[in-house]
Amino acid sequence: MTGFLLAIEGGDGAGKATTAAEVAAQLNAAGRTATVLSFPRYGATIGGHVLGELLGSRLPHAASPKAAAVLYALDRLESADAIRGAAASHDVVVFDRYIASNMAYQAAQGAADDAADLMRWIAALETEQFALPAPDLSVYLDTPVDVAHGLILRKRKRSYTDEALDAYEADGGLQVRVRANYATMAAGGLLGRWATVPTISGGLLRTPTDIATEIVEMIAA
Ligand SMILES: Nc1ncnc2c1ncn2[C@@H]1O[C@H](COP(=O)(O)OP(=O)(O)OP(=O)(O)O)[C@@H](O)[C@H]1O
Ligand SMILES: Cc1cn([C@H]2C[C@H](O)[C@@H](COP(=O)(O)O)O2)c(=O)[nH]c1=O
Repeated sequence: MTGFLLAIEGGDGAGKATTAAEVAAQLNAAGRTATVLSFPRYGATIGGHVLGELLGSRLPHAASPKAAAVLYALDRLESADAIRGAAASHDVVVFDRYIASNMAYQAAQGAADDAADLMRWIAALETEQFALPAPDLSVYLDTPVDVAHGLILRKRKRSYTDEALDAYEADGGLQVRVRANYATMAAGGLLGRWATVPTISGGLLRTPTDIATEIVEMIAA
């Protein structure tokens, strides 16, 4: 496995899919091969299918944050060949969400005092027990919750729900706790190297091109 593993992270509607696609496009245009893998892989794995049913509220809430974390990790375990294959055949693999999403979201579901332990438990589950590769760089897209909410409403219909907001997106308190967990991970270097990229400048949303250019510059040549 040789490719650089770049994870684009952030709350719901932060602009991750848009940024991941633009980063890959800029890298490809510059002559470096890049591909995007998005998690959850709703249509590709058993874990992804079950997660779509949960987020679409067609199944009851997962029994506990650890139970939900195992499902998200299972989606990646089932994707291990796809991850390794992409890394073997590209210079850069851009993840639209990766292991840190599990840490940020599931640690935001339980008691605040348990968050740090739960984040470490999930990192160990995915990188040690499931032997998934850690990212070389995780980029936290820092988009305020109110801006992100507006961007979610602009999204096209999703494969797993007919609702404008899925179960996690509809929970404003969860989104605030998720932001705090990302800030903790980025400050503490949990899971490896982090960079925080603000998506707002001078009160306005930066263009996807501008955001992606900043990220591409962080990847060593
Ligand atoms: N920098 C930007 N400027 C203008 N529009 C943007 C920008 N980033 C994202 N958008 C738009 O906002 C919407 C949500 O963006 P996107 O799907 O990339 O977010 P996301 O973080 O991947 O969302 P989710 O967490 O729900 O999967 C899309 O309609 C997209 O076109
Ligand atoms: C990969 C992953 C995702 N989540 C959460 C974050 C989102 O609210 C939903 C679905 O993601 P999408 O980008 O809106 O499709 O799932 C998580 O808790 N753990 C993960 O590993």
